[in-house]
Amino acid sequence: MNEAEFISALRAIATSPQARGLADDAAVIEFGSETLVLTHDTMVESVHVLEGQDPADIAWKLVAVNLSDLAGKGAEPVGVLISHMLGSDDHRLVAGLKEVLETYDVLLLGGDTVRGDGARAWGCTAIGRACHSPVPARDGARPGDAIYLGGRIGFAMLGFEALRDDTDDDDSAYRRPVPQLALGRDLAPHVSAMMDISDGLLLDASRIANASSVTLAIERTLVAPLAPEDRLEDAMRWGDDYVLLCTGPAGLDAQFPVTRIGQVTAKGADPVILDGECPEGNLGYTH
Ligand SMILES: Nc1ncnc2c1ncn2[C@@H]1O[C@H](COP(=O)(O)OP(=O)(O)O)[C@@H](O)[C@H]1O
Ligand SMILES: Cc1ncc(C[n+]2csc(CCOP(=O)(O)OP(=O)(O)O)c2C)c(N)n1
Ligand SMILES: [Mg+2]
Repeated sequence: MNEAEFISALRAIATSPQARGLADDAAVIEFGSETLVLTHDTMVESVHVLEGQDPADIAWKLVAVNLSDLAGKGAEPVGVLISHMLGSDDHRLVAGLKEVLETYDVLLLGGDTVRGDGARAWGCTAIGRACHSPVPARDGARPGDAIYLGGRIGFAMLGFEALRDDTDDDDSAYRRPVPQLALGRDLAPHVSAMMDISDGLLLDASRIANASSVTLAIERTLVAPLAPEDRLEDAMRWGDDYVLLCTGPAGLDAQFPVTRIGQVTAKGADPVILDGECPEGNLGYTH
């Protein structure tokens, strides 16, 4: 089974509305007067981070990618639970964790620690509080909506290449992604659909399209200024960007720091079209 097939099989179990059909960034649970937003992501050595990377950067990325899912729902983080496999330089993991939690004012609530053989893996559950109701989902995009991107793409890819090849180029976008928490909270009341991009713009756009039963028509000339020169095609597919992708009324780009990259159209043959055609090759990263 691949990732998509496995998640499909789980859908038969996760039937509560709070699970949002396992087709969203997070679960949403109304609890007393609050709405809780819950998400979990795992990172694996050699899959998500390079072997031998500073554990302080691993801790940062682990928490940041989970906070990015909360950002996609316009939620404010409350706390996290972390799992860790003991290795070398564990004190650096603690230092990185302290840094990211202090930066985003998030509580460490608990977690788990184990020792094991083989590639190491780290898990994080993040708990947030919704700041706007309804909590933006992936299924609200409608024909006529504009498509917006909340930041640049393809720079984690460059950072990965710099770190892997040990060059002097900037690797911070790969090592230390920045969750767009404030932007997500600002956008939440105005968007029809929103998520964060982790697996690549085109693949994650197809997830909004499929959830909403529409097609997302993206234009290269609008995306190009947000991507590294000469790497646009890779930048739209590599992933690890952790910027917000949303749909909504025209003019959001005048109110917020987002860039319009296309238009939602009625559902066509393909979930995503690029300059009017079905994009070639893989749309993004899949396990
Ligand atoms: N092992 C699992 N058990 C339960 N739910 C899962 C599992 N793996 C993925 N999901 C759910 O499937 C959906 C898609 O997951 P994913 O693509 O990882 O989302 P994201 O990119 O926002 O992290 C989410 O609702 C997630 O909670
Ligand atoms: C060493 C290494 N190789 C390749 C990549 C590229 N990569 C691996 S996983 C991934 C996407 C995000 O991971 P996933 O587990 O799908 O996160 P989620 O969508 O659940 O948030 C990307 C871009 C990487 N980050 N690090
Ligand atoms: Mg995930």
